[in-house]
Amino acid sequence: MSKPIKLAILGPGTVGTGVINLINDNLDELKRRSGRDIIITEVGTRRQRDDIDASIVQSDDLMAIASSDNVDIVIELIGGTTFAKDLIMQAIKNGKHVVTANKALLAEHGNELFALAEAHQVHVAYEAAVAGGIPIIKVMREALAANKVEWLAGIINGTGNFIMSEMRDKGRPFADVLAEAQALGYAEADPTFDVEGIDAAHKLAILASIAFGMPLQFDKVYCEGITGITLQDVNYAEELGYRIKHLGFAVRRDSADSDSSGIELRVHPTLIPQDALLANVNGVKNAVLVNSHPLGQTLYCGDGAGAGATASAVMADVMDLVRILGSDDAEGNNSHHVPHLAFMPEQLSDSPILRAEQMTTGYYLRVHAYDNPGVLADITRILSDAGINIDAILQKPAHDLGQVPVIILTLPVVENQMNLAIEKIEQLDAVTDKVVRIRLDELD
Ligand SMILES: NC(=O)C1=CN([C@@H]2O[C@H](COP(=O)(O)OP(=O)(O)OC[C@H]3O[C@@H](n4cnc5c(N)ncnc54)[C@H](O)[C@@H]3O)[C@@H](O)[C@H]2O)C=CC1
Ligand SMILES: N[C@@H](CC=O)C(=O)O
Ligand code: NA
Repeated sequence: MSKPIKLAILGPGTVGTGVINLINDNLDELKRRSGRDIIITEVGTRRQRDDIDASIVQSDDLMAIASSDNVDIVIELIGGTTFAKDLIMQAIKNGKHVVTANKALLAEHGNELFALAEAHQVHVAYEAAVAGGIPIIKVMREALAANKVEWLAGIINGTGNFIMSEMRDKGRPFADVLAEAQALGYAEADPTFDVEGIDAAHKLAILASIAFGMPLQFDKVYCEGITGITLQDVNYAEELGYRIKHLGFAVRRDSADSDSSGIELRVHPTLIPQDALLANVNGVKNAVLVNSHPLGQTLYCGDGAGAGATASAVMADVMDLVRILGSDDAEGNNSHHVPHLAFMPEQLSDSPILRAEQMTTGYYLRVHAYDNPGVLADITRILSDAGINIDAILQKPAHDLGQVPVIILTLPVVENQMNLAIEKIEQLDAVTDKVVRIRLDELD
């Protein structure tokens, strides 16, 4: 009988406790699937927990656990990008495989950590880092391994989707829903990561790397969050047959014009058609739509945050590693394992990442103007002079001050062109406020 696989859990918080519970609940399933006993030997925690089995060693010396002889796989669940990085490096240098849910750390330091892991013949597994319980890393790296990814679009922050769904469907205030997301264990330790789009940008950087085979480049992701979205825009969008979702996009642009060839990496609120499947993914659910050749569009959906969903992804990685540890290959040799970033490390591409001004999307514009004769004609003339095609216009009745909100939907346009047109619209005497713009995508 093979020896048991010994796990260390660093940080028994929402996800760590979820992992402990999952192992207790599904112990037989894990053993029947892996052929090994899987046991937690050590837990790294700031304070002793009396709800953890007495056979498990609890310690506040997480560095010692990361190199303990009594551990085969280190599961890092403390979060953050400093101490967590030191712990993972310590584990790698001591020949331990690592499982982490830490997208912030991977997005910022993944290139270095994966290189170190390769040098030490161990693996850093990270299914839980993107879209919680959805097995999207496995899908992208393994199931789609024969495809060329053209683009992907995803709802990849559960907290943000939960907030926007509750606000739209129940009219609940932003702050109340965020507090509930925190109580449910969905939000990051610093929830501005969720609502300002940073968490989604971390995840998008990871998804884009494994989609296109390029190093992690979090610093080049264009990032907007959900804090600027008003109920007014949500309602106008619905009137026009669209829904606003916070989405991450990774898009390959191949064009004869080298200035607009490259990869778009962006997260932002987006109008999408109400009948698109992604538009109907609500609450804490995430979904990733991948368009690849020759497969076409495939959609992956499930809970993107929370203890159970995230623990499922953590343990899926553990099960993969258990199989490596049990293979005929030398124990711990990962040379036949799927590459960290899905492509062979020496084959990663240096495709340029496009700057925001070079990116192409449709737009929703809300212009506030005095209802003077000719103002609508002036606005549409500026757009058409800039080569921007209008798809729909909605003019609302004037409110108290005699101003009319004019809503315009455009076909895709390079952002730089749109910036120039908006500048001109804002200079019109009749236009009273800054133009509100939200990107729009038909997802086709
Ligand atoms: N909560 C969720 O739904 C998801 C979380 N994640 C990621 O999983 C990781 C953990 O998240 P949560 O469990 O939600 O966080 P949490 O805040 O509930 O748990 C973190 C645990 O680590 C402990 N900890 C933090 N720093 C420590 C230190 N220096 N020494 C000892 N213990 C320390 C905390 O006391 C706490 O018990 C983060 O990287 C997060 O981004 C990923 C996917 C989903
Ligand atoms: N805070 C994150 C947790 C999962 O990654 C989210 O809400 O999606
Ligand atoms: Na996942």
